[in-house]
Amino acid sequence: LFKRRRNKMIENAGIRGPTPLPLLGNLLELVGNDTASVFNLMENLTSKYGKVVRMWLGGQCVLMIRDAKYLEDIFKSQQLIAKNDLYSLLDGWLGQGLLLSTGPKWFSRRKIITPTFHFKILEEFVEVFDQQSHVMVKNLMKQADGKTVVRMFPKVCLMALDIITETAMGVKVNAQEHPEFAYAKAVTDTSNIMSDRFMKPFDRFDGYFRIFHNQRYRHLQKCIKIMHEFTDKVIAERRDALQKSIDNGTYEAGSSVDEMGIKKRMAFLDVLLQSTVGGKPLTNMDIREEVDTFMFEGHDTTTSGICFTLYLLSRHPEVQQKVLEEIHSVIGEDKEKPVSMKDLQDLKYLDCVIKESLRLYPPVPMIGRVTEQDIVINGVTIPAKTNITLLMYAAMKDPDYFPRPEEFLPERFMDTEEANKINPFAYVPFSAGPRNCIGQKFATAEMKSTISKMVRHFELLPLGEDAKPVMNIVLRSETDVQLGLRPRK
Ligand code: HEM
Repeated sequence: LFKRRRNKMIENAGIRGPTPLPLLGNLLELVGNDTASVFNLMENLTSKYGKVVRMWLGGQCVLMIRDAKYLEDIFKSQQLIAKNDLYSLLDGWLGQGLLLSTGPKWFSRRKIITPTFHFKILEEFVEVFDQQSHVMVKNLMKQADGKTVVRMFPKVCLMALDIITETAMGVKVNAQEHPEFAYAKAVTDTSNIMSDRFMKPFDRFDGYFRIFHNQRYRHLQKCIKIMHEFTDKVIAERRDALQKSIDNGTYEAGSSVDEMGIKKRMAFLDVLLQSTVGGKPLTNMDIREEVDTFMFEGHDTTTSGICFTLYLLSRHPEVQQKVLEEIHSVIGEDKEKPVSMKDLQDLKYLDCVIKESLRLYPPVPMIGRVTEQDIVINGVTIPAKTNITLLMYAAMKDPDYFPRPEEFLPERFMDTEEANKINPFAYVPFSAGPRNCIGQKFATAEMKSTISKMVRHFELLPLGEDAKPVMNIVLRSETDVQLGLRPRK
């Protein structure tokens, strides 16, 4: 009865989809698809049934949406903030941190975490971006002969991991120099296993995964244990240091000092240690959930964004030249000069390049929500317990909003009338509304810093195979991101 009511409501809303079979629904539509072909599947379904498609996956009703008008209502909604079942895969590692939590818990956490990304705090991180991208450039020099095909994902991933560990926890793990270090390896292995499971419907069930992939299951549990123990240890040490500074009178709200009482850069973790909810400080467990969430959200996503931007620059030398000229005029020609936040803000053309890259290759290509009660979206009523998949990858290539959607045209974001016309709900790489990406400014600064560093040191060459986007939890490429490097004089 419930299913029939739901079907009726969706039909009344004018939403169509393939005819479901008894019990199976439209599961057969998914058979034979993999992480690469999933984008074609979405494209085919939406061109056949419209920008909103209804699917039945067994007994579960799913709406796949690429229509900016629907996206606007969903993103703006204060009611439609609960994540769907798919996210529960991440539960073992992230607990109920900001990404996964909902309701009052999410609301209170979001409120205290927002100031963590204050401009003053981000400004201090620019030095970390600069130092870690310097290590990457130094390591890449060995392959920069203008002929070797370099695979960028693993290199950028370790750099992004170094950056997020230092900024989120205030500790250096030197993953670029020691990728075998247990914590760094546990983070990369966990991200890889999770991504893999995400795309294999049966593997998503813990029971199934435990029985049929027992070795991987045990490895995942071991990695999660390593990560939790590491985060716990860092939190305990930094709480101790904070307490000591209070005891010996060197404490100053909003600052962090080492054992000698010397002021040092605040990590996100230090800000959380000094935060309170209803007058009470956060427990170590509360802080661990949030730090782990930053660790997950804050390195794979930026890796993807940086890699695809470098790839596009290598394939568009005229754009790369303009980026280089802008860097010379804003930062100067001295390749070793450290950059400031002001420099990064002044790289306006690079900003457009990154925006256009995130449009073509959004690191988070889809997100999921679930309706907790009947809800009106774009003038139609969507029933409770409907899974919603927001197809950002497809929405950002909608020709109704982006003329010549498949082309790499950074100019479309320049401060012109055309750019001002871009519908903010059609361009959503960082999501939008109350549950948007809290790390957007951090991510943009990190990408600008590391990409400009690469362009200052290397000419990026169009070597190797083309990128083939695949849907893992974040967007990756089946062929990695391949390019060549030639040191600049
Ligand atoms: C290019 C890089 C990034 C992209 C494209 C990106 C994109 C996104 C998107 C689309 C969401 C919404 C996810 C959803 O609703 O399920 C999100 C949420 C989030 N992001 Fe990012 N992100 C990036 C980098 C970062 C960084 C560097 C951090 C932290 C340092 C971060 C922390 C978060 C957190 C904590 C959330 C959950 C926010 C909430 O639900 O209140 N992200 N991000």
